[in-house]
Amino acid sequence: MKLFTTQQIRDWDIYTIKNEPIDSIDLMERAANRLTDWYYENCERYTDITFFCGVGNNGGDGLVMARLLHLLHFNVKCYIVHFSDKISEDFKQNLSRLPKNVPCYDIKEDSDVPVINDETVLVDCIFGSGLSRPPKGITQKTIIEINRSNNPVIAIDIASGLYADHYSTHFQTIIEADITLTLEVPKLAMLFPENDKNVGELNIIPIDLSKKFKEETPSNYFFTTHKNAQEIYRPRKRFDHKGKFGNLLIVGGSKGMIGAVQLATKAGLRAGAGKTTALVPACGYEIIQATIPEAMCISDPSRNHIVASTLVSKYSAIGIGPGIGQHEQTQKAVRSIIEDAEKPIVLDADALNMLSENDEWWSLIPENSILTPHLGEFERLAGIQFINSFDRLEAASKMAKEHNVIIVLKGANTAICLPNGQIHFNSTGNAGLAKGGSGDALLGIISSLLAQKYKPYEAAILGVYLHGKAGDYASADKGFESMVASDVIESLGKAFFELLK
Ligand SMILES: NC(=O)C1=CN([C@@H]2O[C@H](COP(=O)(O)OP(=O)(O)OC[C@H]3O[C@@H](n4cnc5c(N)ncnc54)[C@H](O)[C@@H]3O)[C@@H](O)[C@H]2O)[C@H](O)CC1
Ligand SMILES: [K+]
Repeated sequence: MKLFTTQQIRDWDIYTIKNEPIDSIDLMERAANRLTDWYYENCERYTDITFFCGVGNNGGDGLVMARLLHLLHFNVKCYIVHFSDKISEDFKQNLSRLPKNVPCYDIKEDSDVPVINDETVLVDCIFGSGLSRPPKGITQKTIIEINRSNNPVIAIDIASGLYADHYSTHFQTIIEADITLTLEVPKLAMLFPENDKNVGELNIIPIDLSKKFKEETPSNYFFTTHKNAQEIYRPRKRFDHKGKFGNLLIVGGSKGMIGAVQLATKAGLRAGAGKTTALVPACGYEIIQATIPEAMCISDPSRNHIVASTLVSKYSAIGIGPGIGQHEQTQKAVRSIIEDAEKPIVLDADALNMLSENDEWWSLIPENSILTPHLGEFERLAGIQFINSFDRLEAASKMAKEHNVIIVLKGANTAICLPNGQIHFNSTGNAGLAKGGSGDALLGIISSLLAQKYKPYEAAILGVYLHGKAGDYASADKGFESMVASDVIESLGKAFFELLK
């Protein structure tokens, strides 16, 4: 799914009105109908609803919803936050359409801001994508009061006060929503961890804006949906044989960290590689052989850490880094594997930390290789600590372009930065994945897909999607706290299976 800036969304709106064609007031009616349907399907038992409407089109959406929910016999009331004398035409019309028996109060001065102490759902439609500066005066006061109350808050399109396309610093004056119902596509800011408390649970409400505009308007931002993952996925055919699914090598492990390479190897197998081999220090040899009978194992001459490289040309993909440590001799071995590799490889964990300390390695990395740093590893690679996610993402994208590699910036909504400037945000996964071993599983999955001849960008996007999806299955089964990386790997089958649906 392509993501757009607020300016592009405004243009999309105008284009749809002109070309569908549809009147702007009818488009608002359609949007509010979809929002109302969502509320009815998901929150039917919450019968008391208070709308806080601004005087722009976001407020207009709220007035239509209030009317529709009133007709469905919900107990609705509205507050109008008069933040400006410039009132949108569609807002005015919908205010006049609001049934007279819906209580409606004006907020024009500080003393009009209500103290919220009744049990009611609060619907935030003060500002939408039209926000141009931090809220002040009565708007600020209303937002602070909504946040102070412990009532459930649903934000329409975007939490009021949150900038959609750039970093917001006025933290006190942004709605903290429990649920965001965003129209048509997520907005960039919703995908960043610092805005989590403002966004809450994100739901996308399609309102059928022009398909043609979407296809023809360029954007570098994407959100990987189930359908996108299905488009990449290639189901196996009946007569396929193991030779077709590649020969994967996982390089990792050191004394005390054999578990990491074990997880990556298991994940590589579960993600479908035809043959999977682990290269581990001698102390890991028996562990791998005894616990993963399906995998082959090469023992390094050294007992506790890897010191020797191997003949890399016979493997269709190599994943390097899980539990590998940073021993000087290991660094030499890793360098020589990277240097010998002729196809894209996957680098994680200490392999990335070694790269941070050896700038000259960049020129050795095969183009389109995949680097999977978490935020700390990325900051070490970039040599900078970032204050906000926008700057961090921009730096990751720049790094991907500059070095012709794919950077998988791990976190909630993992961002996959491609050398062509595209950034793909993942849509699956949960906080249960924030745990040791999770990254090892991801390295195994991505390398495995690469071994199966998925293109590097496909392996990264699909791998991250499947990892998250498997994590969702694991959490449903074991819970966020209790799920471990082995559960994620066990659940991979279900994640693949779902792609067939
Ligand atoms: N294309 C769609 O997705 C559709 C969106 N709809 C809804 O419309 C809003 C966007 O409406 P818009 O009128 O452009 O913006 P707002 O409602 O956010 O109002 C902004 C209004 O306020 C002024 N302003 C901005 N910041 C401040 C401030 N801090 N203080 C005071 N005033 C401010 C600004 O100049 C504007 O005049 C979108 O989010 C959807 O909810 C349609 O209904 C359906 C199609
Ligand atoms: K809003």
